[in-house]
Amino acid sequence: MVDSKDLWAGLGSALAVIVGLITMFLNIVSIRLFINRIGAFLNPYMQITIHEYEDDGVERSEFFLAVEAYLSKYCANKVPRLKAELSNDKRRTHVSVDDEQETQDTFTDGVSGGGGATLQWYALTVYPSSQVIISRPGDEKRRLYRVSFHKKFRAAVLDSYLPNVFEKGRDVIAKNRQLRLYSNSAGWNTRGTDVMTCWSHVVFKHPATFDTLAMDPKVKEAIMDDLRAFKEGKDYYAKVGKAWKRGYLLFGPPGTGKSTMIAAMANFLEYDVYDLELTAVESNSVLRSLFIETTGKSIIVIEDIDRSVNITSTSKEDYGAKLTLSGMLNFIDGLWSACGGERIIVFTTNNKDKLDPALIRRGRMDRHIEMSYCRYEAFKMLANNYLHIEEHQFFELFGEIQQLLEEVDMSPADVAEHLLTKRKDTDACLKALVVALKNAKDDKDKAKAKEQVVEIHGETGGSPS
Ligand SMILES: Nc1ncnc2c1ncn2[C@@H]1O[C@H](COP(=O)(O)OP(=O)(O)OP(=O)(O)O)[C@@H](O)[C@H]1O
Ligand SMILES: [Mg+2]
Repeated sequence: MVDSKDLWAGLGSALAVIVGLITMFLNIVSIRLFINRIGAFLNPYMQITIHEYEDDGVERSEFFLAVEAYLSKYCANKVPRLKAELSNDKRRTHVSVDDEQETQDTFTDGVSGGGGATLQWYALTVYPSSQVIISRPGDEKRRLYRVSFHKKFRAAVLDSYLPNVFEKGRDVIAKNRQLRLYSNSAGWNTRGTDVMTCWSHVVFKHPATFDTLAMDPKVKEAIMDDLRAFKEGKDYYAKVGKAWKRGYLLFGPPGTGKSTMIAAMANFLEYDVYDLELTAVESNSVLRSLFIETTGKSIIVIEDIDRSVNITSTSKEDYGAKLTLSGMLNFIDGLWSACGGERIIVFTTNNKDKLDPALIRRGRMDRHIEMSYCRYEAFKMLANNYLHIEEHQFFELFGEIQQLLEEVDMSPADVAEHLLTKRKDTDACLKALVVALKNAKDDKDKAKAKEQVVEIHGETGGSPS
């Protein structure tokens, strides 16, 4: 039997050993910390690491992607090894700085005392230790960027350089990405019930540009200037305290290029398009949710606003219950400020006069653009686009067409149709157009004569057709 004295003595010495080990461990740790501190104190450089994934390990870090884009654009020419990958949609190649590569960058903004600061960027890949269980594809390695710089630039790097890298990187991403066309037509959720509040998207690939848009060149130039000023106007809008948005009302008869103009705007600005189908929006609150889901650098389009929804000032103002004029007006101005900005909203209509003036007053719809019937200037552009011909090559036919276009209202869509029908035979195309214009002119003359007869004989009403 063990003596209780011996037992206590044994326990005591065991405790002493444990305490001794703990003390030794703590000493080692504190020595390490101490050495690290000395090392850090003596090392004039510091590092910042940007990891590929957010803390949740699922979402890729926006900052990482911006750094990647920034380095690819501004520093890739300095590294000997690049990496090429296919984009998510497998349609484009995407080049970035390869793993274990090092590159330099310099900057002057915020650096005191003149001269610039030089920074060293490293692209690294870390592999988890073999004990870690890999549960998700992509977990087997993680990429990171590390930037190293002199400690004296700490404030300038944090306050000026890195925000600038983020901003520029995002611009590069925006430039490289494919434009999207979103629409809110009814979708279905997993329970099979109708979902009206979501956007679905496809790649936006419309060939229209301002070069191919046939309209008065001066008006076109003014619109392009306006869009340019808007895109570059971030500081201006912030300075004057206005939400960074702009409204355009495109009005004109069918086939005059309103939808084509929206596509040209999107391609010009490199903005996504949100095609808002108002007939699928049942209430103000749904409209609000849809709007909040839109992203910056986008054009929100409501086509045929007069026909989409019967919204007039007299609509019942039942907020959230149904779509009302006040809901629409909130949508256009009140909500903008809550959503970050850089959005353009475009309404199109064939009947401007039918719209409630409150909806389209300046400030809401900043610019009213009339898309009109095809006149000579627009025709010359269409002839050049479709047939690659100039005025001097078909002088006589052009002259005849010019005169007829002054007298007859024909939409650019109809003119384009005639230029397309006999594409291989330019002469035949132009002659077919002359015939069509003459027929339209005859019809117009006949209608006018009929009107005069009605006036002279004092008849009222039209035919009962
Ligand atoms: N101004 C134009 N310049 C170049 N092409 C045009 C122009 N207007 C119309 N078109 C041609 O006609 C077709 C129809 O034009 P678009 O759909 O833009 O007309 P719209 O004004 O939107 O008509 P709607 O009022 O019926 O919606 C286009 O595909 C385009 O090829
Ligand atoms: Mg249209």
